Amino acid sequence: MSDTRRHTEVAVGILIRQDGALLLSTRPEGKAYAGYWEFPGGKIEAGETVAEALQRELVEELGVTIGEAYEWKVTEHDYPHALVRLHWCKVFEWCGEFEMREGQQMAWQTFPLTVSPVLPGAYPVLDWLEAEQGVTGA
Ligand SMILES: Nc1nc2c([nH]c(=O)n2[C@H]2C[C@H](O)[C@@H](COP(=O)(O)OP(=O)(O)OP(=O)(O)O)O2)c(=O)[nH]1
Repeated sequence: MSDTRRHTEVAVGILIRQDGALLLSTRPEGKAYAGYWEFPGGKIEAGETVAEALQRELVEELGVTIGEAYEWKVTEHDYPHALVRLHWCKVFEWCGEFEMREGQQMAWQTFPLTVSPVLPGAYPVLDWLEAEQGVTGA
């Protein structure tokens, strides 16, 4: 076989505020692509559903408890460090105060984004979100 790498399954949250702004945060020091902007989330652990993993990650990273996670898209990206399968969920409700528990920065963003660089694995989803906003006028 030419590529025996397994996919790393990742749950990613698109937190959408009432005004349509999306939450992005930076990747902490010590991780691949440290300092790049991304949607919050992380690897799904054995036995977890996508929603469970996302709920756990957002408490760990941001200190917020999310309501329902609506699974929206699945994408893949082949990085030098990992072949990832990204399970993208839209989230409209959460509670708690945002606390950057891993020393990240956060920003609520609308299009065009004012932060960069963004993780390449998020590009397709940003394009879809931007197209949707164009349609809804959000
Ligand atoms: N959270 C997140 N990960 C993304 C996005 N786009 C993208 O390609 N990824 C990739 C980068 C990483 O290879 C992978 C997420 O893994 P991670 O290392 O951040 O996950 P984790 O927080 O569970 O990390 P760890 O410390 O437990 O190893 O998904 C995105 O927008 N958000």
